[in-house]
Amino acid sequence: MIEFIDVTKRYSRTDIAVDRLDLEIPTGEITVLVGPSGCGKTTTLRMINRMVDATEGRILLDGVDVRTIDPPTLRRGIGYVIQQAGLFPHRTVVDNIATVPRLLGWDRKRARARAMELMERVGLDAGLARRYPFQLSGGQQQRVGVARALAADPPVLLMDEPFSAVDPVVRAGLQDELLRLQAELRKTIVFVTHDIDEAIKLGDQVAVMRVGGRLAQVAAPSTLLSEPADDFVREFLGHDRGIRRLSFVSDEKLELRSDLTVPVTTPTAAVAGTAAAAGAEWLAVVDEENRPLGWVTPDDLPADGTLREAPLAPYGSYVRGNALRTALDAALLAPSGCAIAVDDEGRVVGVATRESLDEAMAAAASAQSKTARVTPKDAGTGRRWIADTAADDLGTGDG
Ligand SMILES: Nc1ncnc2c1ncn2[C@@H]1O[C@H](COP(=O)(O)OP(=O)(O)OP(=O)(O)O)[C@@H](O)[C@H]1O
Repeated sequence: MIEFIDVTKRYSRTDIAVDRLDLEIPTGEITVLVGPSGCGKTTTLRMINRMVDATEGRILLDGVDVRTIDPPTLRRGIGYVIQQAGLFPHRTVVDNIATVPRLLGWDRKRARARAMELMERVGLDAGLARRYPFQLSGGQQQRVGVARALAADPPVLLMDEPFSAVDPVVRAGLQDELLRLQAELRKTIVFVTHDIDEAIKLGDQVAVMRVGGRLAQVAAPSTLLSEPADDFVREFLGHDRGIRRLSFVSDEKLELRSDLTVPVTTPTAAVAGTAAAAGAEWLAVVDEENRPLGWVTPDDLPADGTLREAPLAPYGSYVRGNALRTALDAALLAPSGCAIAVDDEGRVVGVATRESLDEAMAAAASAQSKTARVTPKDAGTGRRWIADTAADDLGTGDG
């Protein structure tokens, strides 16, 4: 565990970067430091590996004051990843990754073998090993940066805005990859970002800092969203707070209807009858294997033929057994406002209507004022936490 005890950093007499910080960073978890520009996130991070020394207070690493450990020894156990990867431009990818093992005295062959193993781990093609950093995409460079930081297998990893220089799609991929890696490696990770969505996605706990280097709140993401400590945190979390919270609410209680699907082999003339029987404006068309194809409404259908020839409207699907948020996102893609629930094989298990989504969201909202307790769930997928509170409220909690 890393522990900040009443830590202050002043760069000058008047310039307080971090102000009396008390923070516990648990072993094997991801702690995210988030906050507006200049609030002291990077300074906090750098005090851990002594790139910056605290002015007052103590930082303990497994109970030992970091100031009693000389920086090179300290940094051997602490990987460091920065924005734009900070790779050595004149070294190949494999040699960049092998840097720390080589410094630790490993022979070239062993260090390179380790580097190749890590390339695979972080999702880099072995064919890139002989390239130079400038011959890689931004996302690939970040992966090299992560691999390099992991090369000596340090128990602690400090990551300073590591994904902020890449586009949102690549960034989401890197975040997923980090969560996948972390499920395997269980490092103690301290991650700095100014992006609240990134913080909520990655953090086991999130520390929100405000300008002046003050800690505003530290909590699990679901607690942060359900119980922001004050107006600053509430504002920082933004207006989408309610929607974000749904990432932590199970879809278990979301009711699905089984009478809103229609096989693609159905004659168009029969669709109006099926829709009327279901009391629905839209029906979800499925193929012979019960996979979704799109939505159809009886209006504007050709009189002859089957649904195979009919124009279908776009649909969104989500995998049953995930967060309510995934169902809501799926519903937003369809003109029907309904989400198609599928199993792991992509086969339709039912349809969540707008009404059932509304009900489930209202139930989640009423759980808002209760104390959120979180338990790990499904560590490998990146959607790891579910609020027991919300589940309790929906009558599905087990505790
Ligand atoms: N070497 C330095 N000398 C003097 N002041 C510094 C130094 N480094 C940082 N500061 C100041 O300390 C405060 C905190 O900076 P820090 O870089 O830790 O913030 P940050 O939250 O990481 O910001 P950003 O998100 O913009 O990177 C800022 O006011 C900054 O100007």
